[in-house]
Amino acid sequence: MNQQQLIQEATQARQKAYAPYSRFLVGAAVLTHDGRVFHGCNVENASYGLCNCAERTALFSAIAAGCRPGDFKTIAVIGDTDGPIAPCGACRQVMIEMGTPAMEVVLTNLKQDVEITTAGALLPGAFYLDPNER
Ligand SMILES: O=c1ccn([C@H]2C[C@H](O)[C@@H](CO)O2)c(=O)[nH]1
Ligand SMILES: [Zn+2]
Repeated sequence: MNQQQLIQEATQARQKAYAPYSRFLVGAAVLTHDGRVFHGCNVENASYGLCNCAERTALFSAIAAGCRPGDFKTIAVIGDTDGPIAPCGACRQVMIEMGTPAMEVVLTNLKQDVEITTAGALLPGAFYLDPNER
């Protein structure tokens, strides 16, 4: 699965977004080292603080299916932003733990602007425990 294909998966996931409050649809797709793909979309709630982002939905879905931190090679995220979408702080923290700092993060938008970074680069100085010490 190449980067373009993973972005396609994220685009499909975006169509499932439940975002009646913000009307801002986001999709994510996470690729495991052994080639599996898990989808995530944002899921909102009338109690706004409970809204869950696409990135966390994808990673939590993978964890619920049996994946563990360190299993993830790449996550792609897409939203209708001006430039590549910028993950929120909560998702940066979750990406660093589930993805480890090395996980590749592909940020894009409907215009196909693409930024490629890593979970570690998105959260300098993160509170992060080595998987072997957990
Ligand atoms: O990277 C992002 C940024 C925002 N959102 C969601 C949260 C909320 O449902 C909506 C508006 O912020 O977009 C994501 O899912 N991922
Ligand atoms: Zn987020």
